[in-house]
Amino acid sequence: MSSPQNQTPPFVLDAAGVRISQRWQRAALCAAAGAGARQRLREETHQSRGQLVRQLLRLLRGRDFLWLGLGCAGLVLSSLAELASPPLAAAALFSAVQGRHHLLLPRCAAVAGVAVLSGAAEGLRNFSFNMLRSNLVARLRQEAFGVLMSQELSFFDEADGELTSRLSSDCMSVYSYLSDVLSFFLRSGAVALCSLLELLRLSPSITWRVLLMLTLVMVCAEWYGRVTRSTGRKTQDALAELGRISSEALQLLRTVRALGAEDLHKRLFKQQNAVINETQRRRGMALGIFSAASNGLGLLLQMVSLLIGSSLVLAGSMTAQALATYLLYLDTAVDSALELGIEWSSCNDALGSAERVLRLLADGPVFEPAGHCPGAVSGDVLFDSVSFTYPSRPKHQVLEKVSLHCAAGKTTALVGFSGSGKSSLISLLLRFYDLEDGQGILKFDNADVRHLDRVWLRRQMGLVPQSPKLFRGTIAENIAWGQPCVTQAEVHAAAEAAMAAEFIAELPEGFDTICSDEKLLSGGQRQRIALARALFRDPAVLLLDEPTSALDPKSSALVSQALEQAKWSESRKCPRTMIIVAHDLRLGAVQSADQIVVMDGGRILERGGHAELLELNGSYKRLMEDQRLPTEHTPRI
Ligand SMILES: Nc1ncnc2c1ncn2[C@@H]1O[C@H](COP(=O)(O)OP(=O)(O)OP(=O)(O)O)[C@@H](O)[C@H]1O
Repeated sequence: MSSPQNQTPPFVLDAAGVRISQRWQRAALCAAAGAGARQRLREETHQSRGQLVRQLLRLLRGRDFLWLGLGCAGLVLSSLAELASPPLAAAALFSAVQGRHHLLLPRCAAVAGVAVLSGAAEGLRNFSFNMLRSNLVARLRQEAFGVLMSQELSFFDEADGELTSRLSSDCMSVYSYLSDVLSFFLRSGAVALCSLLELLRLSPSITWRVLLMLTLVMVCAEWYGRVTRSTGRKTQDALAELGRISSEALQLLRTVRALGAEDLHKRLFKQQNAVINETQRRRGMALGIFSAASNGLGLLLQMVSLLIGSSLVLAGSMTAQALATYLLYLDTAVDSALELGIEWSSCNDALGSAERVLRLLADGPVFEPAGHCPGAVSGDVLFDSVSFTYPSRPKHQVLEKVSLHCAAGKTTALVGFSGSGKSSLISLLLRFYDLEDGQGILKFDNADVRHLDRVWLRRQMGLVPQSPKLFRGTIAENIAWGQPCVTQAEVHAAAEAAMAAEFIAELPEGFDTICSDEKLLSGGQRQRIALARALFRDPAVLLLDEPTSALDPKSSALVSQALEQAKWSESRKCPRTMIIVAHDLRLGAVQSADQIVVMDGGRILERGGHAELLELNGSYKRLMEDQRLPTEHTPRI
C-alpha cells in the first residue's frame, strides 16, 4: 500500500496523457510539414536562414528596439512563470492530499500569483512583438515596392510574373514568419529546454527512456512527413492549376459563352478537382495510420513514465510529489517541444516564401547617378546604326543597324510589318532599355541618351501608347497624373488640344468622372485622354504608338485632327517633333509626315515622303494596296 504521500492523483496523469497524445499528433503533422518546408528551402533558398534573418533585422529602426526589448522582457517573465508553475501546483495539490490545509491557501495564492504574472507577461510580449512585427512588415512592403518601382523594364521582362503579383503575399509571409518566431518559437524553445533540464534533474532514469521513445515518434513523423510532403506539393500544384483554369474561364466568360465551351471548362476544372481530392484522400489515410501509431506511443510514454516513476516512489528513491511534479513538467516539456515543432515548420514555410521579397530587398533599388540635363531642348532624335536585342531574348535580333534622323519639329511616321521593330525604337528613345557598347548610338539633341538624365529625358517626351490604360481617379487627375500644381484651365486646355473636351463634358460628372471602370470609355475616348495626358506635359517630342488602332473611322478622324493640332507647341512657339508608329496608312498624320519610314525585320526598307514612296513603287506602295488605299491620289482623313 502506498502512503498518502506516495499517491499520485490519477487525473494529473489522465489529463496529461490525453493532451500528450493529441499534441504528438499535431507535432507529427507539423514535423511533417516542417520537413516539407525544409526540403523546399533546400531546393529554393540560395541564402542561408541566418542571412535572411539578418536582412530582416537590418530593417529595425528607432522605436522598434524599444518594442523588441519589452517583448523580450515579457518572453523571459512568461517563460519563468511557466516553469515555476509545475512545482507550485504539485506542492498545492499535495498540501491538500497530505492534509496540510494551512499550506493550501498560500500555495494556491502562489499559483494564482504566478498565473497573473504569466498573463501580464504574455500580454506585454504579444503587444510589443505585434508592434515590432507590424512596423517591420510595413517598412518591408514599402521598401520592396520602392525597389520594384526603381527597376528597369528589362527586370520585369526577365522576372517571373509572380514576383510583382506576390509582393503582398510574400510580405504577409514575412509577417507570419515574424509572428511564429516572436510569438511562439522563442518562448516554446526556452520552456522546452528548461523543462527538459528540470526533468533530467528530477529523474534522469525516466528521462532517458522518454527521450528514446520520442525518437520512435520522430521516425513515425518522418514517414508521415514524406507522405505529406509529396501530397502537399501535388495539392499546391493542382490548386494553382485549378485557380488558373477558373480565373481564365471567368475572365474570358464572354468568349467561353460565344464559343459554347462551358462544358470543356467544367471538364478541365473537374479533372484538377479530382487530383486534389485524390491527394487529400492519400494524406487522410496516412494521417489515420500515423495517428494510431502516435496515440499508441503516447499512451506508452505515459505508462512507462508512470511505471518507472511508481517503482521509484515505492523504492523510496522518489517522492510522490516529485513524481507529480515530474509528470507536470513532462506535460510542459512535451507541449513546448511540440509547439516548437509546429513553429519550426511554419517558420521554415514562411521564411521560404518570404525569401524572394527579402532577396529583392537585398538587391536594393537601382540607383543611377543623375545624368546631364541640358537647358534648351529642340527635340532632335538620331538613331545611328542601332542594333538591338531584348535582354530576355538575346538571340532574337530586333533591330539591325537602323540609322534614322528624326529632325527637330518634323514628323516621322514608322510604318511596316508587324514585329518589324517600330515600337522598339520608341522604347529605346524613352530609355526603357539602353543600348550597349557596339550596338550603335542613340542621340537626343546631339547627346548620347545614355549620358542624359533618364527622368529629364522622359520629361521631354509625351507617349501615347497602343492601348492606353487609365489610373483609378478622375478624368482630370488622369490628364494631370504625376504633376503636382495643376490648374483646371491647364487640364481643360490639354483636353481641348486632344479633341477630348467635348465627350468629357457629356460624361456624368465631366472632368470629375471617376474612370476606374474602363467600360465607361470607348477605345477612342481613352486614346484621346492619353493624348491629352501627353500634351498636358507639353513635350518637345510626341511619341504615338498606333494612335488609331482599333478605332472606328469617326474616332480615328478625331484623333487625326488632334494630331494635326499637336504638331505645334503653343507654349514653345515652335513645331513639335512627332514620331508616329502606324499600321493605318489612311491616317493624315502619316501621309503628311515629313518622312515615312518603312520597316521590316528590324531594318529600314524605304524612307521618304508619301508621294516619293509611291513613286518608288516598292513596299510602301504595296502596303497601301494591301489596305486598298488609292495609290495615285490619296485622300486625307
Ligand atoms: N519586351 C520584349 N521582350 C522580348 N522581345 C520583345 C519585347 N518586345 C518586343 N519584342 C519582340 O521584338 C520584336 C519587335 O517588336 P516591336 O513591338 O518593336 O514590333 P512592331 O513593329 O512595333 O510590331 P507591331 O506593329 O505589331 O506593334 C518582335 O519580334 C517582338 O516579339
